[in-house]
Amino acid sequence: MTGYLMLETGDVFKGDWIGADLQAYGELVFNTGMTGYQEMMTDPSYKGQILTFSYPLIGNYGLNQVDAESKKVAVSAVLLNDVCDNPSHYLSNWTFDDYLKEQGIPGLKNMDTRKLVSIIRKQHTVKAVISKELLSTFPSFESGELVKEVSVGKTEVHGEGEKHVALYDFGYKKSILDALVAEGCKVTIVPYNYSFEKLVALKPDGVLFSNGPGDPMTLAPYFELYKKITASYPTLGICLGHQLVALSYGAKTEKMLFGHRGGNHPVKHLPTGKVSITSQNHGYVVTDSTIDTAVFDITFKNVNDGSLEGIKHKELPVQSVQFHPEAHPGPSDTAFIFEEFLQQVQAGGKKACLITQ
Ligand SMILES: NC(=O)CC[C@H](N)C(=O)O
Repeated sequence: MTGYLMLETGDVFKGDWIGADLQAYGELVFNTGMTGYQEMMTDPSYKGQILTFSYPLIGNYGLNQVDAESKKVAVSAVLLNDVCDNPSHYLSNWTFDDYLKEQGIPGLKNMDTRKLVSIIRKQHTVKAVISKELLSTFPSFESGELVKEVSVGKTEVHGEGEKHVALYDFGYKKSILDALVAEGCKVTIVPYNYSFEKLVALKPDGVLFSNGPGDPMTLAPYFELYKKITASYPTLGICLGHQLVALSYGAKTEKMLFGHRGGNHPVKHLPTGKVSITSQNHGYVVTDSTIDTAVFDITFKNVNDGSLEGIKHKELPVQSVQFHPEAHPGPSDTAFIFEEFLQQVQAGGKKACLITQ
């Protein structure tokens, strides 16, 4: 059955309907990965977005019980060129269409995704709606409180290791939790607004600020809390978590033209000149000229566009990165970021904590 993608720019695209039978809205974004479609769709950072797959064939290895990055699909809808209906993989449980139906997510296939990507690359943010009928006017919609929607309501404990990490959940990917547990950590997942007093009572050795959806400035009421946490515990920030570390210390973020979403983004580690290929998914970036270089060293930059990719506090054990060291999807070349964090947790956790108590 035919369906329509309508953009706020007035462009209308026709495609063939797949997945759930409902209208969906969102900010239009694209990911360039050739594989990893299940991880992308279930990454909570995509909440409120319609995801275009720029790779032309999606679904050929099916969807399974192990690759989801969260319990539910996060994207509002998907746009694809060709969808494979006969997947082949020993772990596969669903075809792409069946998975979308089960998760209540609509999509359009046989789309001109090259054209779509070229539109997204020229616009700052394109809002879009997919519908089975052509709508006479573009509907107005707000994105809502995205982090609140995806963060845990109460704490959860995973793993049994000696080192105890509190994971602030802004919409964490399961692979971040898995990476910490694999390194021998006990992890307590806490809501995004978990108070300092409650955190101290948990007696963690370190804190990780996770990835998450939307504009980091929506969390401005909590910047003071996040700064206090970084001053008290070894801290690692990933993606949204990185933006929050920078913002808490007075830096600014800006909306990128079309963001970085894919599995092949090269970043350069400035102290060594070494380049790593990273997994990325972000539409905002920290403006590098706003970093207080008396307090932070700039550690990583994107090789393609020179944008800021990482900072490290000069004195405190605090580091944050815009890319995804946990990979999934994409390469795990920067897994060393977790090792560095856990060395700091082991070496200085209790000591750093005592400084401020
Ligand atoms: N993956 C993330 O954490 C994304 C961070 C933020 N929502 C952005 O788009 O920039």
